[in-house]
Amino acid sequence: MDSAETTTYKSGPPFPDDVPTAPLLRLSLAKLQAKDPEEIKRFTSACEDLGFFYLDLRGPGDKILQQSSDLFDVGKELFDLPLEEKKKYNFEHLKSYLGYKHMGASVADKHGNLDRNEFYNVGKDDMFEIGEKWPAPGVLESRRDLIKSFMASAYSIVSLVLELLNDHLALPPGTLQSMHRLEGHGGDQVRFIKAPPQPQDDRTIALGEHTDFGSVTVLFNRLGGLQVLPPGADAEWCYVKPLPGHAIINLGDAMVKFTNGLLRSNIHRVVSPPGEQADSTRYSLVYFNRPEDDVILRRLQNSDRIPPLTTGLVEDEVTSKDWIIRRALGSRPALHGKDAFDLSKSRGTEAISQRVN
Ligand SMILES: O=C(O)CCC(=O)C(=O)O
Ligand SMILES: [Fe+2]
Repeated sequence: MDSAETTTYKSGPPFPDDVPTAPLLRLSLAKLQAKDPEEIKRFTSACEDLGFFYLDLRGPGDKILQQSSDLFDVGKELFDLPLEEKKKYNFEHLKSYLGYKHMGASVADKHGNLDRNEFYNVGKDDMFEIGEKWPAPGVLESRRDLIKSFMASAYSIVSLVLELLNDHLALPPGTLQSMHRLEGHGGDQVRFIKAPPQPQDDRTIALGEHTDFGSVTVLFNRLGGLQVLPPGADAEWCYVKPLPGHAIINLGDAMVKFTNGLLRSNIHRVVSPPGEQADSTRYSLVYFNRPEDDVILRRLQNSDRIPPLTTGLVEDEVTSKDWIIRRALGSRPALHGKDAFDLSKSRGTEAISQRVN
């Protein structure tokens, strides 16, 4: 068992023990790297059943733990900038989801409520100087090396996940990896998130329910608030308790498309942190890995393990790039007016995720 200090954060209010929590498996990076057969079995069931797991990074992942902690500090400094300054880095009018999104810029639920968090998205291609260089505030410009090395560390976790899934699916060696090259042009990004405490009498959704758009997400949380919806018709939202020394890993839409639903991209959302944590500002840090821009999101050939398509079904020819832009910007009223309130227009694989039929 883990010692007490690894089950809760030392500073700040505790995560309450009387709220429903999600049964995420706790996997070990060291064991997965060593290709421990039992751990790989647990990994594959986590990817097929819940699509979410904890990854214990202590030991081989000490570097990314330190980098993520340094980036939490950068995130605080970044969001402390005046709103007018941050708004200079909103590039949605250029059809880019990179840069700043202010609070309330997207539709969070079917009732038309708006989100309650700020984002700042930093592109991998920008940091690795293989894509457009976007203007950025000094706090980010001066930390490019840190952001880049965090991206490289997160990518190395992603590439282990891709390798293990490639093996599990018995795809020709390197199939998934070749669609997600660090040096390829793609939509991988870091996201800084800030959600301030919500008013006591009006605590609700900060980030609307969604599946992630890409392949593998590496998430660092300190406060509760993230919730997942387990599969099944009667499923109820459960909190994901943040664990020090661990990242939360989840799969996105691309993995569902590639495997015709064998792998699971779980629906999740962020609400006001539970219990005493509700009065604290919630920061989180994410690395999103996505297929390269030109990859078509459809069932992969060359695997006997991937279920066949329903007879007669012809899949759309959507590229990864178009899929992500539609999903990331589709719910922004400033861009799409009343269409942004029709969440079916920005939806991904949510219907499959529920596994109701
Ligand atoms: O802040 C979190 O814990 C989750 C954020 C998230 O789901 C996202 O940005 O896609
Ligand atoms: Fe997400």
